[in-house]
Amino acid sequence: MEVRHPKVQNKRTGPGRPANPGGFLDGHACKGVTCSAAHSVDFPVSVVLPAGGTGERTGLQTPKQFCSVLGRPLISYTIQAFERVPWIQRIVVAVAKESTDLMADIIRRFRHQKVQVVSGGSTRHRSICNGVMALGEDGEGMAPDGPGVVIIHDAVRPFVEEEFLQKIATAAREHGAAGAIRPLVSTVIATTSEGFLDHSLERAKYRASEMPQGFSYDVIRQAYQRCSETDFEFGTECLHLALQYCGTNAKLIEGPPTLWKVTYRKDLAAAESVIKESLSESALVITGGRASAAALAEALQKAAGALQMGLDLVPDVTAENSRYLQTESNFIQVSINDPCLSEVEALIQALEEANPAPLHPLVVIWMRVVGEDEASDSGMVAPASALVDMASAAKLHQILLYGIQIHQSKDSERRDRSVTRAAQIVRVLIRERSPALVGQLLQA
Ligand SMILES: Nc1ccn([C@@H]2O[C@H](COP(=O)(O)OP(=O)(O)OP(=O)(O)O)[C@@H](O)[C@H]2O)c(=O)n1
Ligand SMILES: O=P(O)(O)OC[C@@H](O)[C@@H](O)[C@@H](O)CO
Repeated sequence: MEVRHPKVQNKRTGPGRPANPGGFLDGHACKGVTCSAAHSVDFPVSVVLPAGGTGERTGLQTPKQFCSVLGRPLISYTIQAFERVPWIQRIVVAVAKESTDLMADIIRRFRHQKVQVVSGGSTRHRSICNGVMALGEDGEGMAPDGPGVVIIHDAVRPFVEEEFLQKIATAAREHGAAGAIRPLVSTVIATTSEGFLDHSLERAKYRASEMPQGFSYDVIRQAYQRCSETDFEFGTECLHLALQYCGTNAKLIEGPPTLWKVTYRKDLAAAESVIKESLSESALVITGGRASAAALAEALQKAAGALQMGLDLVPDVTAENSRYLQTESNFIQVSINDPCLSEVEALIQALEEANPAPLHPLVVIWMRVVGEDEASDSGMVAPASALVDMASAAKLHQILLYGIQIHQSKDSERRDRSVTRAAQIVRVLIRERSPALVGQLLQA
C-alpha cells in the first residue's frame, strides 16, 4: 500500500508580499524609501492589543472581538497570531471591565500563554495607553540594552503574519516608530459645513494608516504621558502622537492586504471565509494497516481525487507517523465492522495531547464500514449517543468529530456509489465544518 507523505496540509492564505516601498510620516505625504526587515529580532518585543470597544458598527450585541468565527472568538485568532511568534515575549490585552471574565475564559479555553489582561478605557487611545503603562509597571518595556519595542495592533485585525511583524519591530527599533500603510481605495475629500464638496486630496500622495504599529517603548510611553485630553477623546492615530509629542517621525511600511480591520458585520463573514479558505481541505486516512481498510481508503482516495480533494493514506499516527498529529491536518479513521469507538477515541486523545490549542478546528471523521445486510446500529457496543458525547467533549479542544457509515455491498456498482457519496460527504464536512452535524452518524 503506497503511503504518500501528505503535502503541507494548511494552505497559507497570504498575499504575495508587495515590494516594500516605505517612507516616513512627514505629515503631508510619504517618501518611497526601500527598507528591509531583519531576519531575526534580538531585542525585547511586547504587544498591546486594544480590545475594549463595543463594536457598535456591527449592530451586534456581542462586541466583535468576542464574536465566534468557526467556533473560536475573533480575538483568539489575533492573540494566536502573536503567540506563535517566538520573539514576542508578552501580550497585553485591554478589555472593558465587563468583558474581563469572558477574556479570562477565552485564555483558559484556548490555552493562551503570553497574555495579560488590563482594563480598557472609554476610547481606543485610553485602552492602548492602559496597555502601554502596564508594560512599564514591572520594567518590562525597558531592557538592559535600552528600551524594548511595543507593537500595537487592533484585536480585530486577526490576519497578521510574523514576516511583517519583523519589519515593523525592526523599523520601530531603528527609528523609534513604524506603521503599516495600505493604498487608499477611495479618494479622500473635504466637505463644506453645508455638506458640499470643498476639495479633494490627490489620492496618490496619501496612504491608509493600518496596524500593526511599532514603537520604542520610551517613545510611546512619553507620547501618552504628554498628549492632551482631546487626543485621548477623539484621536485615532498613535503615529501622530509620536510625531507631535516626541518628534519621532514614524517609518511607514506598506503591508499586505490581509491587515484589514473587522469593523462591520460583513467583515465577520469575510473573516470566516478567509479562515475557511486557509483551512486544509484534505485529510489523512488512517487504515490501521488492515488490507480491507486500505482497499476502502484507496477507493475513497480515488473518489475524492475526482472532487479535487487530496487524501493521503497512513497505517497509523504512532511512532514515526506521530508527526502527522502536529500538521493541523484533518483525519479519517476507517473502522471495518468495528462496532466501538475505541480507535477514533485513541486518535482524538493523541491529537489533544500533540496539539492542545490548534489554531483552527480540525475535522475527524469516524468512517464505519459495515456489511451490506447489517442494520445501521447493529453491533454498536456503544449507542450512537456515544458518538455525540465523544464529539461534544472533542469540540472543546477544537476537534469536530463526525461519523459516516458505509454499507459494503457485494454489488460493485452499489459499492462504488456508496464510496462516492462518502467522498462527497467528507468534502462537505471538511469544507463547512458545520457545528450542527458534529457527532452525527451520516449514511453514505
Ligand atoms: N474604547 C475602546 C474602543 C476601541 N477599542 C479597540 O480598538 C480596536 C479598533 O477600534 P474599532 O474598530 O473602532 O472598534 P470599536 O470601537 O469596538 O468599533 P465601533 O466604533 O464600531 O464601536 C478594536 O479592537 C477595539 O476593541 C478599545 O480597545 N477601546
Ligand atoms: O477608528 P477606528 O477605531 O474604527 O479604528 C482605528 C483605526 O483608525 C486605526 O486602527 C488605524 O487607522 C491606525 O491608526
